[in-house]
Formats: sequence, C-alpha cells, structure tokens
Amino acid sequence: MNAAVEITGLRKDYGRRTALRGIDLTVPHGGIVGFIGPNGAGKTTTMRILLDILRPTAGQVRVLGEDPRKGGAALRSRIGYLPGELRLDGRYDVATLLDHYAAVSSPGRPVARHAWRPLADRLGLDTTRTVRTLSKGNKQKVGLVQAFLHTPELLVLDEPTSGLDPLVQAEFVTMVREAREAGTTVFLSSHVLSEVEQVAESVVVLREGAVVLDSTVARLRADAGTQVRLILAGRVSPEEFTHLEGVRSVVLEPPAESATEPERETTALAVDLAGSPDALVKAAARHTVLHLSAAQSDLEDVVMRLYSKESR
Ligand SMILES: Nc1ncnc2c1ncn2[C@@H]1O[C@H](COP(=O)(O)OP(=O)(O)OP(=O)(O)O)[C@@H](O)[C@H]1O
Repeated sequence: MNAAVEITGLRKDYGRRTALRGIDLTVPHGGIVGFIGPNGAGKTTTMRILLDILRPTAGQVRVLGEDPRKGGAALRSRIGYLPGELRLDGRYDVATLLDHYAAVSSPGRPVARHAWRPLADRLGLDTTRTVRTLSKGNKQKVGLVQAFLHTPELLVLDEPTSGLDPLVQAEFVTMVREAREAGTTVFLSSHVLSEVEQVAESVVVLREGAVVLDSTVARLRADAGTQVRLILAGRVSPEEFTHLEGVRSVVLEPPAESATEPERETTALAVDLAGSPDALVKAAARHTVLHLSAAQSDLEDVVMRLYSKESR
C-alpha cells in the first residue's frame, strides 16, 4: 500500500530563490514523522505544497494516494492542517469559529455539534472569548482544535507547539499519541529535535531546501552514542584507546590550572563511544581507574553538529 505522504524530487522556486532543491520524503501510513530544520529551510513550503496552497516547480507529491492538485475538497477533508502562520477571523467568539470549522472541515462526514468541546477543555481554551482578544498561545490552541476536530486520516502540523506553555505542550503530545493509536498519520514540523523525539518514530532534517538526514529516532539514538569520561592514575597515552572497537574519538583533557601535583599525575580522557563499552572498559582496567562516568549524547547536539558539518 502507498505511504500517506510520498514526495519525490520536489523542487520549489520563488522567482529566482530556490526553496526546495529536489527533496524525497515518505511518511508511512500510521506513522509519526518529525520535520525539523533551521529558519528558512523549506518546511512550511513543503507542507503548503501537500495542502495545495502552493504548487511545486517540479517533482511528484502524493497525499493519501492522491495528487493534491487534483484531490480538491474531498482530499482536504481527510487532512487536518495547522498552518505555521495561523490567521483567524478575530470578530467571532471561539465557540462560533469552531462551529464554523466543524461545518466546513468535513462536508461529506458532518462533525457532531460541539465536538470541539472535549479538545478545547483538554487544552484549557476558553471558548467564550472573542478570538481577537486571545493571546498567541490561546490562538494556537484554536488552530490545534480545528486540525484535530474532524478526526482526519492525516495531520499536517506546522510548528504545533509554538507559543504553548509546557503543560499544554504535554497535553498536545498526548493528543498526538492518541491520534496515532486511532490510526492517524502525523507529519509535524519543529525547530527543535527534543520536541519531535517525544512523539515521532522518524525524523527528517531539512537544511537550505535539501534533506540532510532521514532516520528513525532509535537509529539516531544508537548513532549518537555515549560520552564516557575516564580518569586513570599515572600518565597514559590516549593512543591506547583510539583504535578500540566502538571508540570513535578520544580527547585528552588538559589538567586545570588549579590542579594539585597528584592530580597532574593522572590522565583524564573524554571518549566518544558507539555501541558496546566492553573493549574500552577492558582496556581501562589495565590501569587504576580513579573515575568513570558515562552519559547518552544529547540528540540535539548531534543534529546541531550535522548542521555545521553540512555547512562546511
Ligand atoms: N512567498 C515567498 N516568496 C519568496 N520567498 C519565499 C516565500 N515563502 C518562503 N520563501 C523563502 O523560501 C525559503 C523557505 O521558507 P519556508 O518558510 O518554507 O522555511 P521554514 O523551514 O518553514 O522556515 P521557518 O522555520 O523560519 O518557518 C526561505 O528562504 C524563504 O525566505
């Protein structure tokens, strides 16, 4: 069966500016894929093309098995979309606006009256307020409610947690997980990996209109490896460790200026380890180990390193 979203060789030029340089991307049915990248990477452009708000310059796009340019209102009603730049009609109260969204979002499959109420309650949205008077975060909640309201097959969420406080963000994460359990496919964008890794199984990193990473979160964690810090008695050469299985790099930490004479007679090493620690531990055990600590590498750092690697 086709994937929920299939993008092949997608290119988008805005006049002489190229926003997408021929990207390939797949969101499997029932999966959650996070789309991250720095400002101007092309995330919003990609999502707008999926919704047929923008037309591609070249390449193929299939959404729920259809070409967005031909799918029309029927395809649109199967998608819940939260735009990055949400524009709401400020004249109405929230309840009236949500009733309106309920009526138009799924014409062939009417949404029950006030179906928005449980969602609004979960997000702590006061539906009696006039939209114009809402704060940024509360407007974002209106956007989220309208995206989830008609239990769509596919959610396309452009920076969904923008402006939300941490409690509401946590509720949003629960809503995404529940949607997924109900069989919904989710494609969401963010600037930060930490947000995406809470919900997504896969992550696609976009930079300057090109995909620079497409990986499962589990793979990313395994590749990120472990940072090990070792302090050994005596002067030990880092070379002893550099070629061991699983060791990616070894850095000798110079003693602090304030180090005492006995401290200067020790060796502090920072080891970047991928996979099993066995070879490293056995090699360290040939010496007197004064200290050993290990921490999982921060995935955010891994992605940041990737940005800078790619820019070199
Ligand atoms: N209407 C437009 N006209 C001209 N250039 C545009 C237009 N919309 C976007 N761009 C350019 O296309 C590139 C991609 O923009 P896009 O908004 O898709 O990025 P993004 O990854 O969503 O960024 P952000 O994280 O800042 O929202 C940027 O260089 C942007 O300046």
